[in-house]
Amino acid sequence: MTPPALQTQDLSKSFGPVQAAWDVSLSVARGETLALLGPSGCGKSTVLRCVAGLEKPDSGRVYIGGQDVTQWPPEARNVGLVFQDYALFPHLNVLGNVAYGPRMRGKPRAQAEARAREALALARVGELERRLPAQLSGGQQQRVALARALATDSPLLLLDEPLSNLDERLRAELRADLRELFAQVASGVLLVTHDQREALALAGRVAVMRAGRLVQQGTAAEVFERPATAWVAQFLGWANILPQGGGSALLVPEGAVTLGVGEDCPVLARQPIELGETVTVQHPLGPLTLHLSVRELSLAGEHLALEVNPNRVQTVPDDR
Ligand SMILES: Nc1ncnc2c1ncn2[C@@H]1O[C@H](COP(=O)(O)OP(=O)(O)OP(=O)(O)O)[C@@H](O)[C@H]1O
Repeated sequence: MTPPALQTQDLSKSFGPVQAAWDVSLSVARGETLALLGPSGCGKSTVLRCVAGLEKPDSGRVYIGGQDVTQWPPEARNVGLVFQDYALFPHLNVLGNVAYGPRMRGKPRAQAEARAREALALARVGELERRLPAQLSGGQQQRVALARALATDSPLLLLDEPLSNLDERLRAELRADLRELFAQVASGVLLVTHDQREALALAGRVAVMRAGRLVQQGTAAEVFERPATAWVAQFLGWANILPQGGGSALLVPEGAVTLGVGEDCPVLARQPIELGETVTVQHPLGPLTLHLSVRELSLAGEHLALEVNPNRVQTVPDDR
């Protein structure tokens, strides 16, 4: 059996009193994209930096392609990095930047440049090869950084918030390209993000991190549809998390609600949104907030009739 592209085992790292990562164990298969998702400061970058060798863990191990690299320096680990603080070399043009990795791995110049051109084409910036980094837009720089990581032909790519410095339009564009690109490469990809939509759009699997610990791992669909706890649901943007006392909460997905039948619920609040309204009603389970399309709005007056399918309501620990 081929070993996973990456495996971390009980990785822990503290900075003085701050425990940035606690016993983080995760794995990324070849050809798979795992998103490490969590709020700012939860330790995502610390895990990534330990994997890259830029940070030394206090305990735990890192295996890349089945090999224990915990004590290895970054340059020996053979990973492709796209980090915010891992900038392009300012004095090398785009081609030189992207060919640098293959050159360092001993490829003759012509071969290294040929590989760099392939990677630049994959990242859709082939026409920029003669430019210097200072002559590129933010989005172009991100694409070149991506090409540089791809050109290393590493079995593992590490991306730290690759879309964070871009405006909304560029993000959407590069997000779509990244998804296509990840599907084409045989490498494992570990992607750090605090953006749920990005994780859902790009990753097959998601690991949610909170205050240094992994709190849930699974396929993107599993994690988004069945959050393990109330905190995870809240972080993922679930609207209806109803505390039950005794340390538990009910999660009511909007898909569990049928409008126009069942209980007449008093409408408590309405808020216009793009193409509809957010309506909050008093239901026997608790206040429920629902997104109604323009067409569904005709159902809501002072009351809104609705039925909740009990089979789709989940009870989870309330750890908020
Ligand atoms: N070099 C350092 N020295 C001291 N504290 C650090 C250092 N690096 C990280 N930390 C702390 O460790 C914790 C985790 O930081 P980390 O950057 O890993 O989080 P993150 O989830 O990637 O956050 P963000 O999304 O904001 O980048 C934070 O409390 C941070 O302040």
